Amino acid sequence: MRIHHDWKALPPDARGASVAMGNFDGVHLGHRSVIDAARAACQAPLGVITFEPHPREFFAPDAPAFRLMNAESRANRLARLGVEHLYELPFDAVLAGLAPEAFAREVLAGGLGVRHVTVGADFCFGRQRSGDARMLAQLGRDLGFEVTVAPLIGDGGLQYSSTAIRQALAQGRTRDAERMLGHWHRIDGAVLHGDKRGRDLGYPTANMAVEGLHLPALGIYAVLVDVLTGPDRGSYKGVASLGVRPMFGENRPNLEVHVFDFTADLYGQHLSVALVEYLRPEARFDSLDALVAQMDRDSAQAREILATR
Ligand SMILES: Cc1cc2nc3c(=O)[nH]c(=O)nc-3n(C[C@H](O)[C@H](O)[C@H](O)COP(=O)(O)O)c2cc1C
Ligand SMILES: Nc1ncnc2c1ncn2[C@@H]1O[C@H](COP(=O)(O)OP(=O)(O)OP(=O)(O)O)[C@@H](O)[C@H]1O
Repeated sequence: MRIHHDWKALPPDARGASVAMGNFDGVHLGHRSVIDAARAACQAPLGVITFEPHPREFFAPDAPAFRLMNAESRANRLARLGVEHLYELPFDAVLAGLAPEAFAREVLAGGLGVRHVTVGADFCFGRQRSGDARMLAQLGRDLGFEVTVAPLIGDGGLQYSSTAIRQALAQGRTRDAERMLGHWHRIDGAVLHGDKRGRDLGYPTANMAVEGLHLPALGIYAVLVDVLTGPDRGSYKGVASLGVRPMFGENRPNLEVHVFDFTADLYGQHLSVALVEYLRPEARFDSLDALVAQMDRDSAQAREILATR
């Protein structure tokens, strides 16, 4: 998959794609159906148009982090779906200020020379979200590209959306999030150095930053861990604490992963951690022994939950 960071001066072979358009945060099942429709629409190379930063980050830079994944994880997931061109359009004041007609003419028809555009039925675009899917279809007829409006999908009355997935995760409903995503919610990143306390407790942990990402319910989770780099590459099971460690003062939230039956060094390696089941909130115990006894129970519970995976 090739990633294009602008819509101007694209090489000729990056033009003329059949594209799906939107933010695609989480790459959930609704997003996948739009991408599948773009793939089926015509013989052209498959593309995705998305925006970076996320438009909400541009308009409200101080609002709490809400993204389910960073741009890199989104790109990796889209590549695995067979997307050939990812157009990560820089979302700035110029792009935000384009009226729907100007966006369609300058970016879609002019810059990208799209052959076909697929969006979901609720898609809005252009200055102040004033353009909708019907307007896009009309603009396509005027400007010479085809438009497919994909029906919104969901299950049991619940429409799949990034917003619904964020809500489920914030309430610890990992399995509901999984049903909408079509995969476990994952936190990806490099292993950083922590306070090295875990080792003394008998629970060494690989620590990962969660800055810039939506925070699922703070607490302890049964997790599946993919080690993506280094000599110990592979899939493992474990238990993780997502939170501020109230036993040890005021801390920024992070993710601390204890991989079962694993003793090697993971510093600097890249992990992808799937939150499978929420076990309990973080707590402050009277002693370290009490914390360790609880960690033993957490591990036993996580092993049982993950036994069939
Ligand atoms: C299974 C598990 C359960 C945990 N539960 C708690 C908890 O309830 N309260 C808390 O303050 N920290 C909890 N922690 C976090 C530990 O305090 C933390 O991993 C330990 O301090 C090591 O930190 P370090 O890697 O920064 O050295 C838990 C960690 C794990 C792996
Ligand atoms: N459940 C769904 N079924 C079909 N298409 C969808 C669904 N959800 C989103 N889409 C479409 O997928 C593309 C990307 O979606 P986008 O990320 O903009 O929306 P979203 O998932 O609804 O996010 P949010 O909840 O933040 O609005 C858009 O074209 C959108 O209309």
